[in-house]
Formats: sequence, C-alpha cells, structure tokens
Amino acid sequence: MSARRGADRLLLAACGHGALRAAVLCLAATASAGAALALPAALGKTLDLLLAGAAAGPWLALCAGLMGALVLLDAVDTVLTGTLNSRTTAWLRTCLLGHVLALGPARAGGFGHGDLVTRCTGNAAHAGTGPSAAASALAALVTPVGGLVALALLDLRLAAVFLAGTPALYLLLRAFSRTSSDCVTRYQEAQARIAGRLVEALGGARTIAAAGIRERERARVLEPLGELGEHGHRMWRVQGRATGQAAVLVPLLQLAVVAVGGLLLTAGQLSVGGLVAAGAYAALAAGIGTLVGQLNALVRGHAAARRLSGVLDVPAPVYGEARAAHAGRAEQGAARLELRGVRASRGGREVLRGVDLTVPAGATVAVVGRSGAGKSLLAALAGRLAEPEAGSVLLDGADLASLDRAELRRAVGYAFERPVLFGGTVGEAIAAGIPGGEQRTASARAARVAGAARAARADGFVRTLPRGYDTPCEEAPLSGGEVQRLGLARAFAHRGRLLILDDATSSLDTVTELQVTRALLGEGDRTGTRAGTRLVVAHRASTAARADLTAWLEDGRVRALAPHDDLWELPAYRALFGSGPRSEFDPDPDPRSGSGEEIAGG
Ligand SMILES: Nc1ncnc2c1ncn2[C@@H]1O[C@H](COP(=O)(O)OP(=O)(O)OP(=O)(O)O)[C@@H](O)[C@H]1O
Repeated sequence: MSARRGADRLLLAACGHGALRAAVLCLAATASAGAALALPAALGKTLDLLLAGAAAGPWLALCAGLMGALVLLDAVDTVLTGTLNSRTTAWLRTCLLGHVLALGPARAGGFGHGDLVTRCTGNAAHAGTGPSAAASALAALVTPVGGLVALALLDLRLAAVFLAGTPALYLLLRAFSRTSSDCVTRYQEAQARIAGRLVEALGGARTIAAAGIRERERARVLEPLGELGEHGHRMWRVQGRATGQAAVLVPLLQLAVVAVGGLLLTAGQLSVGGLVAAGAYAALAAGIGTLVGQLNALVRGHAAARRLSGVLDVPAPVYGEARAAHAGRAEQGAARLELRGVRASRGGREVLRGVDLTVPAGATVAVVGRSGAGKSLLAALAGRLAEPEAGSVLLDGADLASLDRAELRRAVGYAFERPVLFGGTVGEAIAAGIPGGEQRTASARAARVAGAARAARADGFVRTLPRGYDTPCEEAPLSGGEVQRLGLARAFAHRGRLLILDDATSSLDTVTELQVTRALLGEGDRTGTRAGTRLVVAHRASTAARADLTAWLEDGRVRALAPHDDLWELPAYRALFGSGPRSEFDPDPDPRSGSGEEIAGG
C-alpha cells in the first residue's frame, strides 16, 4: 500500500474514532458559514429599508442575532477543535505505541529510537489535527459556494463575473497544496533525524564526555538543522506567496463584482443594499484566506499521518493458538528446543546460514563463538524475539510461530546483559517476571521474589537499600552488576520451561557468577528457581564448562555440540577463549573448573 493511501486510511479511521465530535464541529462550522452568508443579505435588506424610510426593526434584530450566533458558534468551534484534536492525538499515540510494542525488537528496530519518539509525539499531534481540519475545511467550502449561489440569486451576471476568476483561484490552491506537502514532509523528516541523533548522543553521553568530543557531537546532532531551516523557510514562503496572491486576487474579484453591480445599480436592476451584499458575497466566495489556512493544516496533518502509517503498516508478528505439549504442566516442565535449518540476517547480512541445534529438555547448553558470530541472534530466535528467514524453531515440537503469545511468553524467560527495570519498586521490578495469573496473593509473590533474588545473589544488596524491596527503582543506586542481578532475579522469578541468558552474567565478578550459575544449575529447588532447560550465551570458559553441552557457533552454523571438556581438546576451540598458553589475566589454572576467561573480542 502506498504511503499516501495508508495516511488516508489512518485519517479516515481517526475521523471514525471521533465521528460525533467531528460531525458536531462540521455542523457548527457550517452553521457559522450559514450565519456569515445570511448576514450580508440581512444587512443589505436593512439598509434598503432604512433608505426607503420604512420600519427596519425586525431586520436590525435579525442582524444582531446573526452576529451573536457567529460569536457563539466561533466559541463552540474553538472548544470542539481543541478537544477533538487532543482526543484524536491521544488515540493515534495509543495505537502507535501499542503497535510498536507489538512489533517487537526485530521489526521495530528498523526505526531509530529518536525517529519513533518524533512520530509518537510531534507527528501524532499534527496528524491529530487532521479530522478537525477536514471538518473545518468541509464547512469552509460552504462559505465560498454559498457566496457564489447568493451572487447568482442577486443577479446571474454577478456570479458569471466571479466564475471567470475561479480558474486562477483553483490553480493557486493546487500549487499551494502540492508544494506545501513536499516542504512539510521534508521538514518532518529533518526533525526526526535531529531527534534520532539526539537520542544516540544521550545514550552515549559518557563516551562523548570521556572522548572530549562534545563540540563534534553537537555539530553532528544539529547538522540537519540547516536543512530543517531551509524547508521551514520554504514552507512559510509558499504560504506567504499563496496568501499574497490571494490578497491580490480577492480584491480584484471583489472589484469586478462591485463594478458590474454598480452598472446594474445605475441601470436600476440592483438596489443599494443589493450592491453592498454583492460586495460582501464576492469576498465570501473568494474566501481563499480561510481555505489556505485549512489546506495548510490538512497538508501538515496528512504528511504527519504518512509518517505514522509508515510504522503502522509494518505487520506485527502473527501468533497462533497452539499450546506446547507441556503447556498444561508449565509449573514442572522443561522444554525441548530445536532449531532446524535456521537462517537469519541482521542489518542486511546473513549471520546464521543454516543452524541445526537441539537442546534436550532439562539440559543446559552454552552457546559460544567469536564476537559477531550470531550468539545473541540465536538467543533471540530461540524465544521468538527475532524470526528466521528460513527454517523453524520448535518448542516441544511446536513451531514458535504457531504458539499462542501468552503461552510462548509463559514458557520462555529471558535475562539480558543490560536489563531495564520496569515497576515502581525493586521488588516490583523482579515480580514483573512472574507471568500473569500465577502467584496471586501478595505473600506468595513476595516469597517468589525473595527466592529468585537469593538465587541471583541480589537479596543481600537489596536488603541494604533504604526500604529493601520497597525501594523505588529511581532511588536505588545500583551498579551495572547489581542491575544485571536484578534482571537475573526477574528471569528466575519467571520460572519458564526454557530460560535464555544472553550474556546476562557479564558484569558479575567471577565469584558471584559462579554462585549464580550454581544456583541456576544445581540448587534450583532450594533457592526457588526451578530446573528447566537453559540456553546460555557464554563468553567465559567457566560458564561453558558448567553447562551440559556447548554449542559452538562458527560461520553461521553450529560447528559442534558437545561437552566443553571434549571440545577443549581442539586448539581452535581453546583459541576462542584466548587459550593455548595461559593468560596472565586468568586467575584459574584449570579453565574447565570455572575460570574468568573471556572469549577473545567478546
Ligand atoms: N541492530 C543491529 N543492526 C545491524 N546489525 C546488527 C545489529 N545487531 C547485531 N548486528 C550484527 O549481527 C551480527 C551478529 O550479532 P550478535 O549480537 O548476534 O553477535 P554475538 O555473537 O552475540 O556477538 P558478541 O559476542 O559480540 O555479543 C554481528 O555481525 C552484528 O554486527
């Protein structure tokens, strides 16, 4: 679907969402246009009656009533426009946010963070004005059309004179909307580029400070500013030119109508009041000033809606309704994971070229390989945080794509290298791992949280926080390793049948890592974690040594799946850990028993 049609569809849906308000707004604006159209006729009639010395009281009252109605309807218009805009914007933002979250990291990753923030904030606000601008534009058409009809009713020749000037008006409006649309689109794109760079710079603030590249970074973030200014100026020039051209055209048309009206007056075919009304109707019929404003809002809203539909048109992953074989026994089960002929790319490059791997139920498999070998990608595929381009990933024989979403998330738990803590307090951040529907009572949840925290060696430092587990996350001063342990605790609290640790112990000191891995592998029942299946992305030989099997990724495939001790006989495998000769940084003389070695470059 083209971006334009996507935007049309989105704006239509937005209009549908606020249909009642939009309809009332359109009615109020139309009524206002009607009153504006009736006023010149009433004024003309009043003038004629006064000139003729006749009683003009009721007509004067009508004029006052129409003026009052115009003020009232204007106020209604303002209030309705404001509320419709804010409600539509909120609806668009909710849709967009829901969709971005539904897309998941792989599909949403195609957009920069700053770009998405711009779309959710500024662009959604502009698109949110679309329905009110459309309703007002629709009503704004009533005025010129009504003006033209009124001229025709006064005298057909007056309308004919006016119509002779309309091709110029049409060309002016068309040129305006085309050029303006292009400027607005480019302006919004430049805005998004600045936002994207700003988000990057904020994320890398420490690096920027440490490297002393503040000025260079400032220049890089603001680099699209020139382009932004250029498009902004062009936008104003286009609008200024259209308004200027209208300012010439409108009086010319009015003048022509009044000139013809004057001739009709001298010929006795039009009254003085009729001439006054004709002049006013000519101005209303040529209400280009209002239309330029309405068109501008429409163009801006449409361009913003195109940017929103660019995200909304990316299809979200589809989930099936299947349940894995052990779903009914989720509390006790350990899942079997299989990857069959899996191919997957990152950044347009094929990273995995046919991975076959079976992780037996209840086993712990360490995934090792050089930096960039695709270990994290494999970990993401194993829980459907990424999707294969070919091949399949099966959990207890069921393709992940066929599984019900809630069932999949209940079955697979994750811990990451840099976890983000959600929840008001530290305890809630850990409890966020407990699947919905489990452990409903507060005491059962608290016990599960504490057990998971103990297993992740987080319980000790959490208890030293000012309010323990009730300490608000933002008031808890945490090191990288402590945050990582809370992320592990969250994953332990999840108690999925498959637990995936993607470099989730990299910031832990060797002793803590050893304790956590032991809890993970051997002390599950005592600490509150449960023995399930584990897939562990490992950079340390010690981690691989404690796993049942090691999957060695190389050249996009699993080169070997075997116990670490067996693989250790191979020089190429040892080379992954910087071994052969013992490293001077290695505190442990026997890497098989749990050293702190890092995979080269990992
Ligand atoms: N967001 C991304 N966009 C584009 N390419 C990416 C992205 N993330 C990773 N890649 C590329 O995908 C490849 C595999 O990355 P992955 O993170 O899976 O490797 P890894 O084996 O886990 O590496 P490491 O041990 O360094 O963490 C790398 O070549 C990397 O450059």
